[in-house]
Amino acid sequence: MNEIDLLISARWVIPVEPDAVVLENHAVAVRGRRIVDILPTSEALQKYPSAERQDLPRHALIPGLVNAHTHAAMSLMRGLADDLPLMTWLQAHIWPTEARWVGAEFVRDGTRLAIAEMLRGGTTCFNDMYFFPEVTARVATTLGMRASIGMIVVDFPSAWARNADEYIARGLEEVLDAHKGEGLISTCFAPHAPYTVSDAPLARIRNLADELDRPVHIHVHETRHEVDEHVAKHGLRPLARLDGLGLLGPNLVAVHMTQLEDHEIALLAARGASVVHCPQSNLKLASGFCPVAQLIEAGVNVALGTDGAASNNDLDLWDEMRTAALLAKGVAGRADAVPAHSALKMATLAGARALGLGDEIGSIEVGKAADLVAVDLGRIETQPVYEPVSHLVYAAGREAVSHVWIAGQAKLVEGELTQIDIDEVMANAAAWAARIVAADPQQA
Ligand SMILES: CSC[C@H]1O[C@@H](n2cnc3c(O)ncnc32)[C@H](O)[C@@H]1O
Ligand SMILES: [Zn+2]
Repeated sequence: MNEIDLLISARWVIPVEPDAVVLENHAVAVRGRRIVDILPTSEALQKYPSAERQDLPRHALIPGLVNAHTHAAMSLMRGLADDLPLMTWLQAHIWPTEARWVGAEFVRDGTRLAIAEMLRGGTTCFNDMYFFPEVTARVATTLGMRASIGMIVVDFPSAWARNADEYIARGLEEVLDAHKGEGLISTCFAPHAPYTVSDAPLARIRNLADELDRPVHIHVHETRHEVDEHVAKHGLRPLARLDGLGLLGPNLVAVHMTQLEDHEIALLAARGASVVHCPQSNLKLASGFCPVAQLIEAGVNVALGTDGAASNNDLDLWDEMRTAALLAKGVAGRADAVPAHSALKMATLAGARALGLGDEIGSIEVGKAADLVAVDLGRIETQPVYEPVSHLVYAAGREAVSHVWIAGQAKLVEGELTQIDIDEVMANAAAWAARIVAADPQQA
């Protein structure tokens, strides 16, 4: 059957898998939500003569970017507290602001702003950890954004739950049970960190995650201070404690990992855990350096995340890819550490695999969902083009993203969001900032 819904032809199609392949003048055929064919454009025009077409003559077509660690609603706290180390930032600024302001409306408006920013920049899936996750899931569903929604757990009370048992119960009911279908929402467990979640809830999460085969998304080894305090309190490093609790396995999605000893890298590889590297957040909070090249060489799946816009201060995976590639060279002392294709893979397929979505998204392959992004390489800053993947990582930026599709649906066309009233989203963000500043003028 040669009926398709859309034929996207591009100057370059970069499938990401198999590694390093660049298909020149190829087309991707989409039927419903899925990619059904990838072939030379000349053949595609004969095979699908009456298909609706999107011709991208100067563009690279890549898989949608996967942001493997976000706190989407924190976009409303962008620029609220800068130039501070992690614990001062959290304890003196972010947690008090969250305690006062975070509710369902805050999460709704912050998540809308975050999704608008992410879609505009070619991110088609995000892995979120934040209060009121059912609201995040609802906003993502309404806007047609793919998301992995974290069932958060912390030992301290919030407007969402009073204690760890209540966090787990609400997560199971309002996130897991509510999103078991075939839609764009997947779910994971999201205990905040080894220093905010005690053994009993972590052990329960391990059992539930094993039983339900869900990822466990957690901040780990973010700073040296975290590791030192943990050793003083528990007599062992955080990763060793997680291992003792049975959490160190293929479902673990360990975010940050700036403090790693060689034996810990080998352990992560042996257990099949994933790491999410957040280079810009780690640099801005002066948290440390994740040994990305060593991890990848050991066989660990390393994905990329921005963290929240309050610590980054954007949700731009292009910036993150370039920073990851450059920083890895500095950390490893080798210019061939994390070459361009590896950085692109971290931002796509590795993210998908970390979230348990490796069979569904992350590469342009027949049978996968049509989560696709077109990048205009015909702009001044990407001339001339010797090697498109090099430009994607080292020269292009999110402004070059022209088209975005999620599950075959157009979300961005010629740089314009199709489904989001951006004036309304920005007015709501400004209103929240005005409220927060009026209550505490020192925030201004
Ligand atoms: C329980 S909801 C998530 C929780 O995490 C906080 N947070 C945001 N960024 C970071 C980070 O880099 N390290 C640790 N915790 C972070 C956020 O403010 C929420 O309270
Ligand atoms: Zn985080």
